[in-house]
Amino acid sequence: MKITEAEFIISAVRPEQYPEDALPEFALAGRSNVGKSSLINRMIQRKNLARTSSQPGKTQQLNYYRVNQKLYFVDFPGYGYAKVSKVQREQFGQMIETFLGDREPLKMVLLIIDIRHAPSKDDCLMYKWLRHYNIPLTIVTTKADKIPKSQWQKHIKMIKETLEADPHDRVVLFSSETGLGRDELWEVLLSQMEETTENTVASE
Ligand SMILES: Nc1nc2c(ncn2[C@@H]2O[C@H](COP(=O)(O)OP(=O)(O)OP(=O)(O)O)[C@@H](O)[C@H]2O)c(=O)[nH]1
Repeated sequence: MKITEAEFIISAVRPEQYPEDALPEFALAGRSNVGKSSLINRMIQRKNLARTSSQPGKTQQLNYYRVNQKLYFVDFPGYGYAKVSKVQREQFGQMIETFLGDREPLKMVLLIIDIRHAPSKDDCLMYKWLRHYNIPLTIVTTKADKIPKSQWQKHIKMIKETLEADPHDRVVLFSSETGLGRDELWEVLLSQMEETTENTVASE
């Protein structure tokens, strides 16, 4: 995918702030520090458009990035950050759940998991929400460069088992460091856009 334009649009804290142009949206969910910003930067070939930080938990809003005037990446707040209060955590949970339940342009959620670690309780909850709302999902196991290639499949199996994932769920191996998985993930996103457009046309 050739990137001609990539732009940060808004950090939205309320639904009224979400874009209204109905471009397809791809959301990224995952625990704090899993590498969501780095993944967005790698996908759009910009070093630093999405903020990456070694200080986890900074992202507390829905951050919208528009690519090629064609689609949005929506970066969810990283969950599981210890310093967030219980009330804040509940507010984030509600915001995300409302978004997943109501957001018409949402085409798919990318569930980002660190390939080295078992999914957390929050990852498992997110997975269940996505299934509950019948939202297409792709599991992206990132930081693949941090373990030897010989261990990738073993870790993916462990991750799918912990999530109690459907055997048909797609898993994309990714590394923001090396670019592994970038082309494959773009293919997944673009074909999802085509598929949903065809369905819309067919149902009209
Ligand atoms: N080796 C390696 N490091 C990575 C990779 N992806 C992210 N990192 C590092 O992991 C740390 C966290 O990455 P971020 O992209 O800021 O993570 P985030 O999920 O956006 O974090 P929050 O803002 O807390 O939600 C940074 O130090 C990144 O450089 C990867 O694929 N490989």
